[in-house]
Amino acid sequence: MISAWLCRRPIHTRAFSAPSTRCIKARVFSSSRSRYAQSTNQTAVDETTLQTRNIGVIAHIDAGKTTTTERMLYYSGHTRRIGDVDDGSTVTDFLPAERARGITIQSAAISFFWPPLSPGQQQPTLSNSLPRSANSHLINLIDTPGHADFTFEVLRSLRVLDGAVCILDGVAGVEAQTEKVWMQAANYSIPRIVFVNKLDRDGAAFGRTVREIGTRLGAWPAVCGIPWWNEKGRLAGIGDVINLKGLRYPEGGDGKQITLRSLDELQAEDSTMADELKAARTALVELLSEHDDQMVEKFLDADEDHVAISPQDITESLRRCVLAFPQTVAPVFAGASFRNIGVQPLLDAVVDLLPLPSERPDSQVSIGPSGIKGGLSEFLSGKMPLESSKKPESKSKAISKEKQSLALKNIETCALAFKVVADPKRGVLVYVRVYSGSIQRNATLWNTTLQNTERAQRLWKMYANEAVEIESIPSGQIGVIPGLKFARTGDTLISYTGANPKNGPPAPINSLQLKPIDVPPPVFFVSVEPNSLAEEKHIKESLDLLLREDPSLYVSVDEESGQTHLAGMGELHLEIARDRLVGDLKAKARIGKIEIGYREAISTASNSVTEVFDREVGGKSAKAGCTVIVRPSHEQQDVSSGDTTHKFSLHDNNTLVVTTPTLDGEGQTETDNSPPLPSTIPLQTLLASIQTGVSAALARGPTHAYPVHSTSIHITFDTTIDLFPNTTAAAISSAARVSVQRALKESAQASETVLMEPVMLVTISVDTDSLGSVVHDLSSARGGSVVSLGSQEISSDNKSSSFMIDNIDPARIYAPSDPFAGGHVASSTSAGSDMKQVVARVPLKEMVGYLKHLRSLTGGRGTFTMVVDEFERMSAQRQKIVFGEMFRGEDY
Ligand SMILES: Nc1nc2c(ncn2[C@@H]2O[C@H](COP(=O)(O)OP(=O)(O)OP(=O)(O)O)[C@@H](O)[C@H]2O)c(=O)[nH]1
Repeated sequence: MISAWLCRRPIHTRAFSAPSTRCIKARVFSSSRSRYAQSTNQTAVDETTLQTRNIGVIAHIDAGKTTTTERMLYYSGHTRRIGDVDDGSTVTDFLPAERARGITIQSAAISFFWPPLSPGQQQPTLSNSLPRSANSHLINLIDTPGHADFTFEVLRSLRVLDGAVCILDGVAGVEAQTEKVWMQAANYSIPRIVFVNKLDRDGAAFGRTVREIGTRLGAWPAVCGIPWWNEKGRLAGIGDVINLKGLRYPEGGDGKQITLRSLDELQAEDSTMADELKAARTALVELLSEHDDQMVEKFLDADEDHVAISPQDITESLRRCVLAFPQTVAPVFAGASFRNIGVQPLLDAVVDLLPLPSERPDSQVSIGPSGIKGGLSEFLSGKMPLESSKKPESKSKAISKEKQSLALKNIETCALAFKVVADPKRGVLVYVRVYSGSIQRNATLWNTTLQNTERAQRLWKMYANEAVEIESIPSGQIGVIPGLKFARTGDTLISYTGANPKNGPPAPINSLQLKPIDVPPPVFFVSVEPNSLAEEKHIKESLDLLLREDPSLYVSVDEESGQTHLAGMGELHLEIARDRLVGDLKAKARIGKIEIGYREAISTASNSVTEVFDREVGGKSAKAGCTVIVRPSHEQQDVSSGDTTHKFSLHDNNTLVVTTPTLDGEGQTETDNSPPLPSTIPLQTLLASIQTGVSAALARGPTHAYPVHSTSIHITFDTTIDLFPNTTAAAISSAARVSVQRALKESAQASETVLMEPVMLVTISVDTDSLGSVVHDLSSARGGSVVSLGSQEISSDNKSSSFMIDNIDPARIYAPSDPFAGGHVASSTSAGSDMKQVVARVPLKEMVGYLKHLRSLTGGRGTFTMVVDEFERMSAQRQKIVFGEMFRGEDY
């Protein structure tokens, strides 16, 4: 028996059985790998990024993400004992709510080295003949939540990842949420490695799961690790297909002591396993040859012997395929992290197969009021136009080419705040990913979303919940800025040489934004009421903090009732927010029951409504006016010629059109004799104030007090009649609010508003036996309509199937046979086979508490995910039923 991975070894050489002493010194970033730097899309590649992987762990809930992450931390030497999800001692699930529920809620960003650093030993010289995993790399890992309510957390993490490990439960196979996160990762073109976990459990079916990767995820499984079953059909180790070795893990061990078997040794000990390993190697080489010409050459050089190709050649070819075809080729590894089996080969694969930060496509950015889009590198190199090719917003604003390139040179850093966490001990922590340049300690950062400046007085690297002080966060790295007062999740931060802290960089650079994440509409809400007046301030601050952390939460204050509503994407989402608010942030508030967030839509256009707001604001008189018409969004609207229109898409399918005299960015009139805007209210400020006022008015519908949906608002701001000597931005905002409120009321008086309900697109995975009862329940009891009935019927002999995605023929997928399927030893359970997928549209109201019902219909095996499909107008009959139940307190 040898101690593997305690010390690095090139696994494909004899050195593995006589471990090399060439371990890694504390600092590993001095080596140069110029050939990778050549492919970079960033202006300057820090050496550090060459040995960094920013990866995430994605999966269906309970697949074992946190358990696997804990093993990664243990083997990397970051923890001395293995944390356990079930007794709440994990490093990554560190929020009390996470530990109490045993689930991951907030993505935890952790950094560690793989292979582990061994201080005092010589750093090996990098060589192209050794795998990358022979040298220590910094892994920035983000453990993401699996529950559908936290999809936004997953998206936010995906946004900053360069690669992902997708963990599958080897018993359940590919589950509904796995498909969802897999597709979301595909949308960001993120290369993925699959880890089939829980192979120690009864009913584990590696072969079936591998076939499902092809048929349900639409990727060719490149099987790199296969389970090594013992004579009782239990998982005893792993077959390493790349290195052609058997890895035997002693039962009950911590996974560090592994016995290695060469192919010959394996042949003598377990010929079935040896034959399977050769079959897997053959399949891997064939698959790679289909996508990589260099592999075809290697195959020919090896006299067409699949086994003779070197592990290094296989790894390099696999890497090329994963990077070039992230949607098509998915390396697959096997293990059981709870039993400490198979995690180190997975870590090697992260280093060997997933991309460097600089190997990722250029990050998408937008700039200027018209949102010109392009790549960050393109923008920084001056190749992206800074002004729309259409009519320029302002003739005076055109920047000369020279000025532009000078301005671009002054951009020192561009980073994304991808996560904000209010830590009870350390205060607010802002997690950032740097995309260009580097953030230095004490840097002045301009927030391009909030248009304000903050100083990064300290910088940290987080090792789960331990912080290490650092001097800078270079490009491609993830780090933490503690103590920022304003930055929110999703904000872009830039540092700019010579910028005035108050005004920031010059326009339009001051509006540069890394592509934001679309936030889905909230469908549940709770009321939040302070226990006493004295608590109001603290509650407001706490809600502000929650919103900084999680932009998928919404807070609105009902002006008439004075009640505050907190809205979110799911029941669990709001439960957790409530726990954070009351438990962690100690807000003394009464939180109402969770209710469905219906919407309200007008059915007829209002007349033109003109309001003049004329009141004291903050002790000073302020006056402004505007004219409004509201219409159902499908109705056309005319805009008078000669003026300029500014169009905005608002939440809930609402649109806003603002008509002004033709003004330049500074608020000067260009074409007619209308008075200009005062210098205190440039055009951007005018438009932002109107938008704020309109959004506040739309938060409460005129009849039922639900937010307004599918409505088009047209505001005319005429500087001749709406502007006064004492007009302020706040007065404009108030004028817009009251005029829209009045227009909505007038429309509702003329014709009743309609209630709209969220209708969900539900994807359910069930076994064939339960299919009939699930479909019947959906369509009769829940008023849903079935959109599709997909079959993932895979025969266990791998020969035939009725199902094909993206030209993946299941018969061509290599997958070893599973013990219960007759390959090794029969098992009593065969959970997971013959799963079907039902997609249906169902009103959210009918889906409340569905999981429990589904479990009872399917003997505990059914799973589902849902997303908002759309808000649908309710018939008068349905409206009556819903209100009736609400009145009797039966609504959720
Ligand atoms: N038998 C067995 N159980 C496992 C294995 N891996 C994880 N588990 C168990 O599965 C359950 C879920 O594991 P987690 O690691 O919390 O799963 P997760 O994917 O992080 O879950 P969420 O964070 O809630 O999405 C726990 O009870 C683990 O002990 C495994 O390899 N074998």
